[in-house]
Amino acid sequence: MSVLKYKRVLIKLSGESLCEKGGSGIDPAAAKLTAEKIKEAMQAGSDIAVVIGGGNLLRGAALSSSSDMIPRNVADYMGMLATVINASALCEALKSVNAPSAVLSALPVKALNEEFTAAAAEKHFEAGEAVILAGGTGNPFFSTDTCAALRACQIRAGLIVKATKVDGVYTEDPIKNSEAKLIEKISFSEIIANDLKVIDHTAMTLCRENNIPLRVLNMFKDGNITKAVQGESVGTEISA
Ligand SMILES: Nc1ncnc2c1ncn2[C@@H]1O[C@H](COP(=O)(O)OP(=O)(O)O)[C@@H](O)[C@H]1O
Ligand SMILES: O=c1ccn([C@@H]2O[C@H](COP(=O)(O)OP(=O)(O)O)[C@@H](O)[C@H]2O)c(=O)[nH]1
Repeated sequence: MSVLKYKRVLIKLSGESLCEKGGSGIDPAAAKLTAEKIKEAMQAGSDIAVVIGGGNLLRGAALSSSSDMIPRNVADYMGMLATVINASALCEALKSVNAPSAVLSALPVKALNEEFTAAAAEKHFEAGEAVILAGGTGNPFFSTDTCAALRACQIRAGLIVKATKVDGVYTEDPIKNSEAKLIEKISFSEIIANDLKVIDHTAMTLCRENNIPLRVLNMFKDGNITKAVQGESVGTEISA
């Protein structure tokens, strides 16, 4: 049997992994495709945790800035609840492809999930389940990227994979500038110093302090997530 590069990997999945490309809401077919990718990554042998975003349903900053009605504090709780909805969708999608999983939430909903603790996560890893982490950090003014960094520290993950809509970190936003160049390897400090927006800078600081490497890759390309979990170079590596 081959030796695992990482005993445990945390995958940060964009909320948009659960809807049609460029769309919103939850599309069962898209959720199933994403579940197949997580199942494939689980079969590579590492323990898999998934932090799911909520951007397909609601982003707090965008909602609160669109009018004076909903303050950011409330809008962010709404965003965190969106991740709880997504976690249930992902859990059911994993069930439909025969991949066992459990949802642990920072904002627990009794009928659907358990409260997140590192010890509860450990119990589910031991049972061979993917652990879906819902509700973000449980605090407004944070993002699910920062939640991924925080939870990776708590569960002692050896790698974070940010599975997103672009191929990795570019010199500039590739959606806005088609001339932007893909970067193969970059440090946490360079992401912050160059103000690259692909990932939240609070997450970068936490990863740097705790020396947890990260890979940013395109979630729509088959095999990408599994390759990263197996330690292959795909997308962009962010490290110290
Ligand atoms: N330097 C950059 N490199 C790559 N993507 C960037 C960069 N700057 C901005 N982006 C944008 O960041 C987006 C990913 O961040 P975000 O929308 O928060 O993703 P997610 O929903 O996966 O958390 C990409 O779709 C891209 O348009
Ligand atoms: O710890 C957290 C994580 C998330 N959110 C809220 O939940 C929304 C959805 O998360 P995110 O935007 O990170 O989702 P993604 O872009 O990854 O789909 C955010 O916009 C925030 O409003 C929050 O307040 N605290």
